[in-house]
Amino acid sequence: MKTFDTLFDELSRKARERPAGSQTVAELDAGIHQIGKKVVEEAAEVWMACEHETDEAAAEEISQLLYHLQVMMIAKGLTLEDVYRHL
Ligand SMILES: N=c1c2ncn([C@@H]3O[C@H](COP(=O)(O)OP(=O)(O)OP(=O)(O)O)[C@@H](O)[C@H]3O)c2ncn1[C@@H]1O[C@H](COP(=O)(O)O)[C@@H](O)[C@H]1O
Repeated sequence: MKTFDTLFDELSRKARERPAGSQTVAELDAGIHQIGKKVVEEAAEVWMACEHETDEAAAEEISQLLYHLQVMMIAKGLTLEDVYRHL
């Protein structure tokens, strides 16, 4: 099973190697503003799913929010350590 750290490694590799068809590459190319909109959209979907939908739906939306947060970290050049030291 993928973890936060292994997904971050995978996305960092995609950003370096830029394989065709990668959603991550497309989002990075779209830029910080567009990634930010996705983060906000997914955060709202997490809220709605947690309040009104099943646990499974909530978990799926949370995974999408984590994914977009990681794309934002990579777009900004932030590492896991940069974030973890604030936890
Ligand atoms: N974990 C994710 C992941 N989570 C979300 N997303 C993308 O984020 C988008 C979700 O936004 P939307 O809300 O618009 O999508 P939706 O279909 O409407 O879904 P809902 O929110 O309505 O349920 C989808 O289009 C997905 O492409 C993800 N895209 C990729 N990954 C993983 O990232 C890795 C690299 O992916 P690529 O860069 O595409 O190779 C792979 O392991 C993927 O599994």
